[in-house]
Amino acid sequence: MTSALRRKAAQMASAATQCFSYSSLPATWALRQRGGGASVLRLSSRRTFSVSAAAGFDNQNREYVIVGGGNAAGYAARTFVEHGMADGRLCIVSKEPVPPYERPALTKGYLFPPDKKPARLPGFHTCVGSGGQRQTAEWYKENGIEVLYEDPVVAFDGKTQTLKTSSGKVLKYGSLIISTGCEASRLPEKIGGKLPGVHYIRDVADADALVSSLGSAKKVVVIGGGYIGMEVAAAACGWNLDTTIIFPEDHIMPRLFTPSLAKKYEELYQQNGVKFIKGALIEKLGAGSDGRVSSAVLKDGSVVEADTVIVGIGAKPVVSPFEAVGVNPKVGGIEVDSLFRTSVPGIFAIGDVAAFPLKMYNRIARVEHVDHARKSAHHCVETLLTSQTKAYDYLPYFYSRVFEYEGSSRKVWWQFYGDNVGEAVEVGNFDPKVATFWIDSAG
Ligand SMILES: Cc1cc2nc3c(=O)[nH]c(=O)nc-3n(C[C@H](O)[C@H](O)[C@H](O)COP(=O)(O)OP(=O)(O)OC[C@H]3O[C@@H](n4cnc5c(N)ncnc54)[C@H](O)[C@@H]3O)c2cc1C
Ligand SMILES: NC(=O)c1ccc[n+]([C@@H]2O[C@H](COP(=O)([O-])OP(=O)(O)OC[C@H]3O[C@@H](n4cnc5c(N)ncnc54)[C@H](O)[C@@H]3O)[C@@H](O)[C@H]2O)c1
Ligand SMILES: O=C1O[C@H]([C@@H](O)CO)C(O)=C1O
Repeated sequence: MTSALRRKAAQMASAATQCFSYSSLPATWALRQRGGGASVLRLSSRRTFSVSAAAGFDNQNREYVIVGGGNAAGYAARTFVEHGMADGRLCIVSKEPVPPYERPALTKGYLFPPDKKPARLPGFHTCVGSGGQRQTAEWYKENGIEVLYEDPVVAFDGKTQTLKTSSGKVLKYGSLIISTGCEASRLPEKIGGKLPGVHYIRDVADADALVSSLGSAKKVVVIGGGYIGMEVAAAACGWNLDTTIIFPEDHIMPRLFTPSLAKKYEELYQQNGVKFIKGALIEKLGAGSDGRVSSAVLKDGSVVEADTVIVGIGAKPVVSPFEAVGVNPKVGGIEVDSLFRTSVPGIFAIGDVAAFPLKMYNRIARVEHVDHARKSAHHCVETLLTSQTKAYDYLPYFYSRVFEYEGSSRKVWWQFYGDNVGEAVEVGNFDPKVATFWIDSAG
């Protein structure tokens, strides 16, 4: 075992201890070891940072600009403040009307029924999700950070180092961090993907619209058996709604769970009244006489009634208008090196949108989970502001929490570390815990 692998194994062991000591809940995690262990660092000495054009905010010039006001942006802003480099120097250009918040809350606490203390802003602005300070709009003002709200970047010119926003502002940047995240994949409009009562969840506005539908809903159909599907279906149980999950695969969380693990979770959902329709594709969503969604019609012709439909069929990285910076053809997203530098000097990408070298598995990856959003943001800003040249060496970590609302018969929190490759070994019977280890020593 190389020393790097030994270090990772120690990290895993420590993570395992934490997991079992403070959670009495099921845990899922994996360690994948690549034989030989030689990792390739993709550092390019030709990439240098541009020197900022101007300090302070005048009509056009900004020293540091972050595009996207999401999870990663909030953690990046914190790192700028920690280095005393925010005041009068940092500008965040955001599409949303509120400062960065912990997006995971939207399908968890945010969807608790009204009588079960749902989470609402400003309660979950970054960086509270990792135990940090709650960065409200006042925090940004106090720290001299300019935030342009509801004014997405619509055009980019790398040669002149300028951005144009939807309101027509032209911003010249010294250094640029792209943190535009992902957007929800949608069902085509021609099959009912835009009908009233059909929901997608990516931001607070989406979650508000869903909460409003849930208030008068009776029959809920959830399309997709992934993260959103599992979390929203569990939330709908808290509202005592007739809930059906429909997905094309054989079991829930097909990309992550083993069939055995999925079975345990499916049973838990069934005990809460959730129905499953597996191996099914949607032909179309039907509308009632009021124009709202009234059914999901499956490819085999069967019809499932619904007054509220939540679609969770995956997400796509938001690379526009930055395609020219370099999109990875395999995993999508803006390609960066292990310091989050793109192919264009002075331009960085972090969070969901970044295609980065996942050093321990020696491949380029995108990770669409919050721990990476937080850590990539920190690592990138450290690189930008200090002489750090340490390669990002990330141990993938993600989690979910379901049935958390007060009065639920069982709250479940699962966690996953590493990669789910190799032979799966399951320990425990979900009463109350289960752990799955994926063991892969192939090189
Ligand atoms: C509902 C939901 C629940 C989740 N739950 C979990 C969880 O439990 N655990 C977990 O590990 N991960 C979870 N995730 C994933 C996690 O939230 C993301 O990985 C994280 O938000 C990524 O951070 P980001 O900053 O890269 O992207 P985002 O947080 O999506 O931020 C991107 C921001 O950029 C803005 N933007 C896009 N284009 C432009 C533009 N042109 N100009 C200006 N702004 C722009 C967007 O409006 C958005 O505000 C969840 C995601 C969702 C949607
Ligand atoms: N706990 C978490 O980490 C968490 C929670 C919520 C959301 N998210 C993030 O939000 C994003 C969206 O999550 P998601 O659950 O939509 O994506 P996902 O990729 O986890 O799941 C998509 C699911 O949709 C189904 N599907 C795909 N195409 C379909 C189609 N045409 N018709 C019907 N079903 C189809 C499949 O069952 C698949 O499992 C991802 O980036 C995810 O990482 C993460
Ligand atoms: O990471 C997270 O942040 C929020 C919440 O903890 C903020 O208070 C949430 O629900 C997560 O899963």
